[in-house]
Amino acid sequence: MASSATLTSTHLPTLRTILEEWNQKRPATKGFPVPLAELQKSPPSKDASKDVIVAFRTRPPLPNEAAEKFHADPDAEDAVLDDAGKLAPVEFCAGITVASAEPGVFFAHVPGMKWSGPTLTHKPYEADLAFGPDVDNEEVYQRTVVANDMLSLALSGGVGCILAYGQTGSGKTYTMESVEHRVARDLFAQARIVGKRLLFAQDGDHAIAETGDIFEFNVTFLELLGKHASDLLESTEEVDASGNPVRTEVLVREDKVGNIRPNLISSTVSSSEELEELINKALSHRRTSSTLRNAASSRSHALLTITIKNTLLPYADEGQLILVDLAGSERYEDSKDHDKQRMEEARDNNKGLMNLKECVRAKAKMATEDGFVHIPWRSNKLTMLLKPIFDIESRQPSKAMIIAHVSPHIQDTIHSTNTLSYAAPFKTVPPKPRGPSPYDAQDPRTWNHDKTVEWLTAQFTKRAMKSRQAEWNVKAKSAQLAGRKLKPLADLAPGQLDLGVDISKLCPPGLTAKNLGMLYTTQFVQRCLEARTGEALTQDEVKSTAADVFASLFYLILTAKTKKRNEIMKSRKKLDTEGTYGDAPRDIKDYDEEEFLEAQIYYGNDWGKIIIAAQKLCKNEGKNWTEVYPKTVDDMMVKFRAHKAAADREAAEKVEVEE
Ligand SMILES: Nc1ncnc2c1ncn2[C@@H]1O[C@H](COP(=O)(O)OP(=O)(O)OP(=O)(O)O)[C@@H](O)[C@H]1O
Repeated sequence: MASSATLTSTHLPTLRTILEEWNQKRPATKGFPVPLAELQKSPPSKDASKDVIVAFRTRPPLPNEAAEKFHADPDAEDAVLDDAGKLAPVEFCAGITVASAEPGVFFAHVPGMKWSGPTLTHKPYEADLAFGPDVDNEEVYQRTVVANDMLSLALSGGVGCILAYGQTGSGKTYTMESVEHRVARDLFAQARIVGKRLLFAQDGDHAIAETGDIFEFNVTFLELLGKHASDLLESTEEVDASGNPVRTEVLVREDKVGNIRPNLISSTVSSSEELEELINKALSHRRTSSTLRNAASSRSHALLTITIKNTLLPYADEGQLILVDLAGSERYEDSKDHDKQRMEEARDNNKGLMNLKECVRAKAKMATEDGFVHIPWRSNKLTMLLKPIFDIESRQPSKAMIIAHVSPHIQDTIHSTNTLSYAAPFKTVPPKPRGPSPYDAQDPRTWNHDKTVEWLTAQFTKRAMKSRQAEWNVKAKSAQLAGRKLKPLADLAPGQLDLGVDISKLCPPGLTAKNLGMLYTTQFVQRCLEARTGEALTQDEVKSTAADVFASLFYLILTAKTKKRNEIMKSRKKLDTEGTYGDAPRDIKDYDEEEFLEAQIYYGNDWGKIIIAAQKLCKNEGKNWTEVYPKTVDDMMVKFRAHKAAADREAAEKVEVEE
């Protein structure tokens, strides 16, 4: 498995000639069907309803990049010498060609070797959009975020997520920072348009209607380096012995109601300038860490989350925009010379990226087929943080966009094919429309306001009756001790019993059980205290009754969730994920997950190819796949272990020589 870097440094002139010949014969690149100016007049695009959108992007080569990054082989037969007879510096040679912008098609030029000499294979990869080196950041933003209506989605209570994926140095940060700044530029203007529309529809307060300021925006910025999460908005002067800034470790875990809310600094912003300032602050912290920690930014995931609350509909789901600059994807080959800590980070990052791949692919499949796929978002911190787009029980509309970045150089083609084949399978057709969940008396998440009020009233009535009875019992007992007899408790007409809590205040119009279920117990108790009526219940009694009622609601929601999940699992066919390479053989027990992942990274594209080839052979020869599959994996693992052992030996010898 010769690397493309070795092949290209040895045979670059020959490869360049082959590429030029191919270029002359290929059809002209197809541009975007709708020019940018027209698109800006009439967004969103026809595919705005897709759940997962894939875009490819490649950047221009940077000045002197090829000469500085790659080195020619002086012993190669076709090595180029300059006039002075010295080895000429390496010049740029394209590894990627854009065949079509929309639908997107990239050709990756993969160098190979035959007995007759070097070869180039031109592999096509498809996406929804493909951006070549001449497309600038504004156009990328317009054709991705704007054309797919991501801002409106978040402003209407949905979740929009944009992920930048790719090899280190391929341009992820360049794209994501530009998206972040443009979101800051446009979000508030867009919010005002939506706000004014809503206010006029509701005939609301005129003063606010003038400005349309009905949204509250909160911003968090998290960095995930290996397994460690920290807050990029936390300013710190403190540095450790190695000069690394010391930041508080942030816990990423699911709380009892199933939310993932890391304890981050959450800043409220109300203008483009304020959001821009926060973004700049977080990015400067990330850059400082990067300088101090040897390019830590390329090894860490950065997640900017903007949470949007509609103050006109305080109980509606909060919208979210999640912008993710993912860590650079590394192949095993590239990370094997790192120290232990870097190796671990690379392994954790790759695990996160692999898991992200499984989740996005499962989401794309769920959106287009009538089936059920388990989305393993709980398996990793990165995907846990992206729960809002992966939780199948959430009724919030969500959309994920992945922008896969590749280097323009032919020497990086092997990385590029890994990136493109990672992202290309996410491309989907538009999903079927989803309606609201049908009413289910046992599932509070489906109750409307009236049903919620009815249930709350019944709950508080039950408890008020009990407490009235208990009070009477005490009085009756003391009366009995005094030799008297107490009058039996009189029946009360409906509405006569003081529940201790004003239900219409606890649950004002618009609020449903689903909204209440999203509160923490303390928040629910607080609401009940605020809705307390007279002296029927003491403060402590309200507190304990409220906690009791909330526990009942929570229990009902949990039971309904479990039931629903089981129903989905039973009623829908399990979608066939065979043939999609890289799935961990959960039935193969001998390999631990880490080693297995390392092997997949080492094989890259070939992993999938070998499995698919074995599948075909198995079908043709009528063999049993459950036997052939483990054998195929075993063979690959044997080769991988041999390769690793040789690499370790080589590394040990190197250390000995250096010593
Ligand atoms: N489309 C582009 N046009 C011009 N320059 C670009 C483009 N994309 C990236 N660059 C430049 O390429 C270099 C590498 O880009 P960038 O830092 O964004 O890569 P990255 O994938 O985020 O790397 P890392 O994973 O190491 O953080 C930067 O100097 C950046 O300015």
